[in-house]
Amino acid sequence: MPARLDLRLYLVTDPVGCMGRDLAWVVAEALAGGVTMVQLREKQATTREFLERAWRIKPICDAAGAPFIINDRVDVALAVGAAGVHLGRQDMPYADARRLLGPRAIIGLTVHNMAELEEAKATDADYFGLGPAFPTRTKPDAPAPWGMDEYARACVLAGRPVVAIGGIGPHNARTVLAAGAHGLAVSSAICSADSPKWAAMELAALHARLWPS
Ligand SMILES: Cc1ncc(COP(=O)(O)OP(=O)(O)O)c(N)n1
Ligand SMILES: Cc1ncsc1CCOP(=O)(O)O
Ligand SMILES: [Mg+2]
Repeated sequence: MPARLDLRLYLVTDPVGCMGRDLAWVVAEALAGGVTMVQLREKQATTREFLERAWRIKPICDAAGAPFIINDRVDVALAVGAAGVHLGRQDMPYADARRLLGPRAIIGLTVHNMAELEEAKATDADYFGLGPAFPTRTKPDAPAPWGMDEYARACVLAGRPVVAIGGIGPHNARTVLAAGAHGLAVSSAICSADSPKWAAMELAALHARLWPS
């Protein structure tokens, strides 16, 4: 049975953000702290390195019952049998990815503004990554952050689960959740934390307070 979409606390990995620590250790700690979904994001890796890392991280996610998502690369997702992909504006178009991955795969799309939201809504993508919510150093090519009023409108108009991404940490997680985001997608606040486990626990607790299950 494939792992189901659970956006509450979505770890987006960053090998630089791990600051020399083993990615598998960071992911395992984050999952132990309450991360519900993991995206392997490798912007510098060769295809072979990306695959090697995916083969290492996938069993850790499988053991925790957390969907394992691949950033950008449908071929890598297919090769390792990942739960799905996250696609942005430069990546494979949604319809092609859906055809290749099939109806059960989780496919997420990036949404930067209202115009992109309208386009994305024409698909049956499983979720939208709405960002950047705040300034971020992890993605230097990201556009300017959303304003929170428009962000709140976008969460309503999306008509499906939305995960907030970009500069999210314990100091501002409440703001995006109060605006209507269903989940928190987090990179540096977990990958670079002294304890990825404690960082995840803090964010998971914040989420639980605003979206009690
Ligand atoms: C959950 C989530 N949301 C947005 C993004 C950004 O994707 P993209 O715009 O394709 O940029 P890169 O991550 O590929 O640099 C994401 N990865 N995850
Ligand atoms: C991949 C991505 N897309 C928009 S912002 C971002 C980076 C998020 O990283 P951080 O949580 O460290 O700001
Ligand atoms: Mg991308």
